[in-house]
Formats: sequence, structure tokens, C-alpha cells
Amino acid sequence: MTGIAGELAHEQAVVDTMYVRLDTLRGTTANRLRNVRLEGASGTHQNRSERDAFATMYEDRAAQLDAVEDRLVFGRLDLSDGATRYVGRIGLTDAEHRSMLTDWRAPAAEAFYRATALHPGDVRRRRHLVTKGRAVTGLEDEVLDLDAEIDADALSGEGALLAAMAQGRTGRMTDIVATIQAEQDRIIRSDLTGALVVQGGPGTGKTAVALHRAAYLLYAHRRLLERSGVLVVGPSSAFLRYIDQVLPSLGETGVVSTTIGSLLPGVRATGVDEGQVARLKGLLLWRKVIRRAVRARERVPRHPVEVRVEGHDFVIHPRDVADAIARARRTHKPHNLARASFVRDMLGRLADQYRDFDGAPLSAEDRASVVEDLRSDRDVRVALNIAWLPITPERLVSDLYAKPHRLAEAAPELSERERRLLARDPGAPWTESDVPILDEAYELLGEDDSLARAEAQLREAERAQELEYARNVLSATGAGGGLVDAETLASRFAATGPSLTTAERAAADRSWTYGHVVVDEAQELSPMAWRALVRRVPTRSMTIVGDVAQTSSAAGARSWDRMLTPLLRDGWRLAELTVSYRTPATVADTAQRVARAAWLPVSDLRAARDVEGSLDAVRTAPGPEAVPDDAVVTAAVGLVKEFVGPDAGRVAVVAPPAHVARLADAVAGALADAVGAEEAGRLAAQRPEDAQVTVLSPRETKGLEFDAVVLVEPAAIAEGAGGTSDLYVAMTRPTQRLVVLHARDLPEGF
Ligand SMILES: Nc1ncnc2c1ncn2[C@@H]1O[C@H](COP(=O)(O)OP(=O)(O)OP(=O)(O)O)[C@@H](O)[C@H]1O
Repeated sequence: MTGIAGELAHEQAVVDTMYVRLDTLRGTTANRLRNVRLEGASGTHQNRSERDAFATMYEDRAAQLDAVEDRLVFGRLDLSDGATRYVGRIGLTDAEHRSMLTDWRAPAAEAFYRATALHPGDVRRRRHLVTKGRAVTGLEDEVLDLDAEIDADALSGEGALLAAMAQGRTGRMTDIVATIQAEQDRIIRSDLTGALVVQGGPGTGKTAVALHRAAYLLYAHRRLLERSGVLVVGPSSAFLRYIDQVLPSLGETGVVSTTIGSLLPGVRATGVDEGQVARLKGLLLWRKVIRRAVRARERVPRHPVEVRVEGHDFVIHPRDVADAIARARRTHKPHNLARASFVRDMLGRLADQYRDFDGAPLSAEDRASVVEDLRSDRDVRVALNIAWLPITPERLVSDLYAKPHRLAEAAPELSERERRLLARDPGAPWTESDVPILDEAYELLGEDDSLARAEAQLREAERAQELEYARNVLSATGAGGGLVDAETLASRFAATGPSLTTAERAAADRSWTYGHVVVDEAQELSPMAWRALVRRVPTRSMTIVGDVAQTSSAAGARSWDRMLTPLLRDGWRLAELTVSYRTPATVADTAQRVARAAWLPVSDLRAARDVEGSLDAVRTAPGPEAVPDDAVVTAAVGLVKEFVGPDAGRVAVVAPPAHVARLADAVAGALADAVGAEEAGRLAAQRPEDAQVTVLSPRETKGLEFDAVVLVEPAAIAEGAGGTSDLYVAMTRPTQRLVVLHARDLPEGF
């Protein structure tokens, strides 16, 4: 065999050996797991814990080996010294420990993404392997030869990349490990320290890059990050579901993902604040407001308070209260914890008065009993509570919203009109913008966790013993191989209930601090939300991705510098992505013109490809009439027939929020006639996040993408709460086709 057929056959043979090796490893892992399980639940407690720990370790390994089935091998480098190196989703070695496959995250794989004709390093040729199942179906070679004509804008593995871009979309994002581009790779492998801000237009791969970076950092800094965990923050739970396959497909499962609204364990924020209210609640001013609100619960009485305890009169003097408050504050403990110092101090001062009545000092024993009498007296308790009230964060914040005098006292900087905007009933549900304010209150109030701390100390001592034991197990069995360290194993030996992963423990603990935090759609976060996040990553090691031209929240960022410098000072650096891998050039260029005409801070954007006939603007009715529902349904149904199939393909109608519910009914009603009852039934049964046909407001499409989009009345969208940013977002969702329906004039720039 010669030529391409010969090359394909050769690569097939290589890929076959990799899969044989993968199957062998799977078999070994499955056997080990079976043996551990066969040992049953007998034996000492320690034996059982040990078996559980090994079972979990083998389960993790099995899951990792399963996750890499698809596109196990996707690249090959031919080096100038004649050697070849295959690159894939994990590293594989043969039975003699010789490298067969290089993990894409390893330094040795970097050249696969970075080498160019201009800077080939020691790479002579880069080959992309296209596989379907276990079969090699295609090859794409790039000879990195300085004599070749050099195009600085060239994309690496263009064929593989264009094929990936043209694929029908499902409701789940996929990984891009085979086609990462050089500008993306530089970001993925950037240093762990400090905050890295990635600014880029829509579709430049910010989300993809952020997730691959998380996988890379977990690989390169596993010891550090596995224990502390990585937090991924996204704009909505729908978005988190959209991305939730990417990290597992890269073999990583130990990551906590959340929205700002669910950041606090135990607090469910279901509401959304719009416009001015969101802006006001996002202001850093709340640092002061919450501090003042807490201080307002530490109050010196205007007049002396007399109390009678066990036949003796005592006086709570304002100056004693003032002194005790000052001393308790000097402990720098949160309010609810410092209260114990305040009470102790006050009871001591009152007990001193007792000595004065008798004329003689009390014995230590008598004094203790007087203190106890005072402590259990109701009037004393009421008086001390008025002076230093224990209060929950929820109550403190809800009082600010529900009681105008409390807000006026704590937030004199706000105008009366602004304070009125914040007013609401005590039982009203929490909103996403309340969460950072509650977080601030948690921080300043603290929880009385003395019991929890005593338990934690006990656990720590037990854990030290378990760690020692786990070390012995690891060295005796040779298990681990980089997958698990003694610390992880120890946490699984732990006798305290079911073993929790780092991710599980972190998610349940408000004060958990992470080793790295990834923030997506970061432009939407308010200053207060940033403060809450930064609190969770003391090292300030963060990956922040977003686009300040897509900001729809009134509290969000229009400039990274203005948003981040006050919080991170010079601890952040900026990287930019410039190529759109989603939107066809015609659509991307139009969206850019519209955004620029509205003076949005758009980044330069170059689309990686164009698609013929990708933009269609149809005027449905001249004059002030609205776009008729029929026209929307006809356009949507046409695109569904063209793009939606049983395995993939997604169509979205994006309309002003007020029309979404009505249009959703209309489109659903028309589907049976258009695609047959069976297919319509299949589509109707899909979960919202997987829906191949869907009607959404612009805001709901943030971060998502579809093969084709029907955009309804752009002028109305641009007049909505999110302005032209929302329109820019909506226009840049499709990978193939944008159909614009408008009754009014199109906004400037179309
Ligand atoms: N190197 C690549 N190879 C293949 N596909 C890519 C590559 N980079 C990005 N993509 C694809 O481009 C699309 C857009 O990527 P992504 O959603 O990460 O962009 P984004 O910058 O976060 O967009 P937005 O600003 O709209 O949220 C995704 O389908 C992604 O898989």
C-alpha cells in the first residue's frame, strides 16, 4: 500500500495498539475492583475502610479510562531527530513503561499546539488524526518548513478545526482538545499564579479555554489543587449544564461548579434583580453598609438600666457597656463570636458591684456563683442582648430591606429614592445580587461554631493517624501512580461517615478556600460578587473569562481595569482571543458593526470561516406593526427541517422576553405538522437544556450556541434592559445561519 492509504493503514495499526493497551488497563482495573469487592464487608473496621478506599480509587481510574474512549489519539509530531510522538487524551505507557501516548497537557505535547512554520522548534511535521470510533478515517499534515510560504494568520490543523466547527450542535458543549489553537494554548498553559483575564469576542473559545485550563492546572499542579479544589462559576444553572460534560470528558471530575446565586450553602437565591436595583446591590458600598448594620447591633444604652437579681440591685452603666463593647471589638472576632467576650466582661463588671454592697471582696467561688445568677437572669439577658444582639446574616440583611430606618442608618450614602428601590417584604425570596451581601454579613457576623471547631480538632488528630496509615498502604502496594496521593487515600479511609470528595466537602462549606477559581461570563459580575469570589481564593489564582461588550447586567463590567484593579490591584494580567470559532464571518461582521454603532467596547474579531447564505434579514410588515407570530413559526420550522436531526442540530428563536412564552407555544404547536408526530414527540420530550428546538430571551442564550437562530425584532431587543449588548449576544449565537425578522427598522450597523 502506498500514499494516503498506506499512511492510514499505518496510523490505524498504531491506534489499534493504543486501544489494546487501553483495554488491558481497563481489564486490570476492573479485576482489581472486582477482587476488592469480592472480599465483602467482613473483617475489622480498618479492613473495611481500606477496601472502600481502594474500591473508590479503582472506580475513579475506571471512570477515567472510560472517559477517553472517544478520540483517544488525535495527533502525531514528527521531530527533527527522526522520533515520532503521539498525542492523546491521556498518557499511556506499554508494559515496559515506555511512552506510547503523550497526555495533551504534558510539556511534551505543547509543540502540537504551538509549533508554527515560523517557530517550528524541533517539530518537522504535525499530523492530525481524524477518528470515528476506533477507526482512523482521515489525516491532515502540516509540514513546518521554513521554505514554505508563511501565513501568520494560519490556523493549526485547519481541516480538523473546520470539521469541528461545522458539526451539528447538541445541548452539551464538547471538548476541543484535538484542535486547540496556539493563542488558546498559551492561555491554557499560562502560569497558575495571579488572576488571568481573558477578554475576547463571542465564540472565540473563552469558555472552552477556561475549562481546558482547569483540566491543565489540575494535571500540572495536582497535589496543590486536588486538595483545595477548583471552583467554576457560571452565569446560570442552564449554562452549567451546557458545560458539564467537558471536564469529565477530559478525565476531571473533582471540580465544583456554581452560580453566584448558589454560592452560599443553605441559601437559595431564586429571584433576579434588574437595572438599578441590581446596580445598587452590586456596589462595594455594602462593605460599609453591612459593617454599620452590624455595629448598630452593638449599642450603648442612653440611661443606666437597673436590674434586681436574687434580692440584689445592679446597675448596667452606659460607660461600662461602652467599655465592654470596645474591648470585645478589639478581639477582631465576628460579631456573634465576639459577643461571648462582651457578655463575660459585662457579667464581671456587674459582679464587681456585688462586692461593693457587702463591703468585702467575694471569694472566687462566690463570685462565680454570682456571675452564673446574673447570666441566667432574664432582665440581665434582655439588657445585654439590647447592647449586643446575636443575629443571623439573613435577619440582618432582610431587616435592612424591610425596615427603612435601619437602611437609612446603615446606608446614608444612598438617596431616599435609592433606598426605596431596595425596600421589600421580610419574607421575599433572595435574589442573586443578595448573595454577595449575605456573604459579607456572614463574614462580619460569623457563626457560633465552637462546637464545630472542637469536632474539627478531634477529626484532625484522627486524620493524622489515617494519613500515616495511608502512606504505608501506598508504599506497600505501589498503588497510586499519580492518580491518588496519601492525603486523598486518607480522606477515604476516614471513619467519619461516607467518604466525601474534595468537591463535595468544598461545596458544603461556606468558608472553604479554593486553589483556583474559574469565572465564566465574568463581565456580568458586580463588584460585590467579585469580593465574595476573591474571598474564596486567598492566593488570587483565578482564570476570568468574559467580554465587556456582552455585559447585560447594570452591575457588570464595561472595563476590566475599572472592575478588577480596586480588588486585585496589580495582581491580574490580560490576554485576548481574537478568532471566532462559532459564528460565520458575515454574521460576526454584522454583529460587530451593530455593537460598534452603539459604542460597545468590542474586541477585534476575525471569524475562522464564512458560510454561504448565513445571514438573512426579512422585513415582515412595514410600519409600526409587530412581527407576526406566523412569520416566526414559518422561519423556525424551515430551519428545524434543515438543521435538526435525531443526533444533533439545534435551532433557537430569540425574541424580546415578553414574547417568549407565546412564541414557544406557537412553535411547539406547529412542529407536529412540519416534522411528523413522532419527531415532534421526541423533540417535545427533551429536557430544556438539551432541547434541539427552543425559544429564549436574549439573556437566556448567553454562553450558548445553536446551528441556526431566528432573531425577532432586533430594535426591540436593543431597547430592552440589556440594550445593544443583549442584541450582540443574540446575533452571535448561530454556527451556521441567522434569520432576522423585523417589522421595525433594523438598528444601525445592520
Ligand atoms: N480550537 C477550537 N477548536 C474547535 N472548536 C473550537 C475551538 N475553540 C472554540 N471552539 C468552539 O467554538 C465555540 C465557541 O466557543 P466558546 O463557547 O468557548 O466561546 P466563548 O468565547 O465563550 O463565546 P461567548 O462569548 O459567546 O460565550 C464552541 O462550540 C467551541 O467548542
